[in-house]
Amino acid sequence: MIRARGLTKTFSRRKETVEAVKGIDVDVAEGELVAFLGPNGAGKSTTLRMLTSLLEPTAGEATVAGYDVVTHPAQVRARLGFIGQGNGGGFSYKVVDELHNQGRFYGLTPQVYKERAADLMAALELGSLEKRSVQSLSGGQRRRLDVALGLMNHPPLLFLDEPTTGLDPHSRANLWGHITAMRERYGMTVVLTTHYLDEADSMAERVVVIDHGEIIADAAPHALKRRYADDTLTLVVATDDGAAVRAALPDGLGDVDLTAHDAGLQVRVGTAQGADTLPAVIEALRVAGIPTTSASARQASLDDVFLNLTGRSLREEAAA
Ligand SMILES: Nc1ncnc2c1ncn2[C@@H]1O[C@H](COP(=O)(O)OP(=O)(O)OP(=O)(O)O)[C@@H](O)[C@H]1O
Repeated sequence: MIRARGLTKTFSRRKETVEAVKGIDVDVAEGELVAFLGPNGAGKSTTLRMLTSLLEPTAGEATVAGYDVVTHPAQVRARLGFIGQGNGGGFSYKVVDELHNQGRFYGLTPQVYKERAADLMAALELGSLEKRSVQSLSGGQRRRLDVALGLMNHPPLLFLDEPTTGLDPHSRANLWGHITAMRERYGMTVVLTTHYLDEADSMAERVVVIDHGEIIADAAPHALKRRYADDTLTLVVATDDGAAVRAALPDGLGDVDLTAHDAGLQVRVGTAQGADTLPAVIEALRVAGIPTTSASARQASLDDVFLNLTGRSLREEAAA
């Protein structure tokens, strides 16, 4: 559905040059749900704008839905829905008029656009709001309208630029429910950008991590975590004998860090074997005569992945 090679965008403003996207290669197959994850300014929006033919690449090439984005922008645009940051709704228009206008824009007949608008308003829980003006909608309702607008031409490919930014957790979950349902209903390929780690982790089948205009990792969330980050086991054991603890732990468990604790020692292990090895670790210590007084396991997160790849925490950057 998407094939990009060496896609590059350099912005030049006065004497300043910004290499926003530095030659990325990416393929997206039909039906995939892919999230571009990265901090502010990483180049996510610029990539999306090139793939949607809104911005001409400085170098490289991209084919989207079978058409070159530079030589056939109209064909590309006819096959995709794009929901950008902020929203394009005319503020004083009614919800239903916005959708009808969008249908006209795509050259649909009145019968078709009215049917689609009614269908999408029902599916996205906008039916009771159809006569409301866009400016009177809440943030979550407005984003649902944006999704409806993006789907009026029944695109095989939907791009969403930070669809949930600024929404509260309930509205985010609600919007995701709708995006997932729309995807199942229309069998769309979905490409989105986000800087919410938990969202990329739980919703995307594939995460493309982008930093400083380059793709630094590209895989399913669980595969990224397995490859680039360890789960952490933390135990407190009732002994001061660090050598005995190390000897008792299963071979190849991972890096062990011991610190003094009121009750004995605190044992921290970064393990590639997974958080679910904790019971076996406690049992191995028990067999060696070392009682465990407390234990916890923490699964690696996509933030650990980002931290290990870049030395920076995406969570802290997003909060900054
Ligand atoms: N029109 C422009 N002119 C000059 N620089 C630009 C322009 N558009 C983007 N940039 C710069 O390109 C870089 C990448 O920006 P981009 O918007 O693609 O990042 P992003 O990953 O989408 O970030 P965000 O999460 O904040 O939207 C940034 O340094 C940005 O300032």
